[in-house]
Amino acid sequence: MPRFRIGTRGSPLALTQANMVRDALIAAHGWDRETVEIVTVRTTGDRVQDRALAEIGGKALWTKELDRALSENAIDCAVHSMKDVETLRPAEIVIAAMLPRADVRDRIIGATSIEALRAGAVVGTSSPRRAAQLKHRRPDLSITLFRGNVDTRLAKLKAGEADATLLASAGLARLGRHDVGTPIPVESMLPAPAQGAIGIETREDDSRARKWLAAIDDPDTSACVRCERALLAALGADCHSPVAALATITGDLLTLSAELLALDGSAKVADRATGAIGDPAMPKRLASDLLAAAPHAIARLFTGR
Ligand SMILES: NCc1[nH]cc(CCC(=O)O)c1CC(=O)O
Repeated sequence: MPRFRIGTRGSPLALTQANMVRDALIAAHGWDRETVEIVTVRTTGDRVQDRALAEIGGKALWTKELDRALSENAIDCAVHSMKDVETLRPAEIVIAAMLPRADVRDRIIGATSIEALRAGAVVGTSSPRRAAQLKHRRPDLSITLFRGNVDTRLAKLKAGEADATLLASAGLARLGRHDVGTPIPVESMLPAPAQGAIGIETREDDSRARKWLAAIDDPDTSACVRCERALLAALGADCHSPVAALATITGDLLTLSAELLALDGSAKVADRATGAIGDPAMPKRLASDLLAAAPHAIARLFTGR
């Protein structure tokens, strides 16, 4: 019986996700519960709570410390919300598996829909994508910065710091908050790339861990999320960019829908493309089509790769 160490951040959501991975491994391999250990690692993103993440300089906020723990062999795998994982990863680390994707939608809390918000309402969010999408639909709204974990944000809303907030359905559901807010259809608000997906990374050279993790991989989730991340990479965007994207599979085909926004919501370009599952050219093509169609206020946010 192996001893397998799962590295995770210490937030309630992260710990829940790590436990989902533990349960999936135990079920897939018939391991005893005690053989899988959960190791908590504190990240920069956990420490810095008072500024917008984009302001701190963005990348690797949630992954750096877990990457180090992996390379020092202090853990055997690391569990992430794929939405928070930058597209450029160290060569010695691989995404070995993704669990079946949860509900990809955002939920609105404090109103029953974006339209139902009163004129001039204040919405709390720290997501440039959500802020831009809201302002695009409702230029009368004002945005206030909401950071912290799910419970902190709900407490801020309750304290009257905003009229409404938006949170990912997946995170709320994993925390047992199925009853909070109303889902927004993806046709009204396209989610963040990789939203709702839990990924597990391991060392590239750890063939044993890779094999164990491959057994809990959901191939459709992996294909869709890899395609959404390929679009981000091709745009030169990261999880702080005002980009939404969602891939879906029908039969043998994968359709990728995406939109880029100006930060203030004053402009938006949207497009979609269809290709074979795993076709690396399709998301690149969609990225260049989007950039070609984008007005300056949008194009200047992206470097394109
Ligand atoms: N950036 C924070 C973050 N990262 C992943 C989730 C939710 C879970 C998921 O999308 O898989 C959240 C919270 C939120 O956006 O409401």
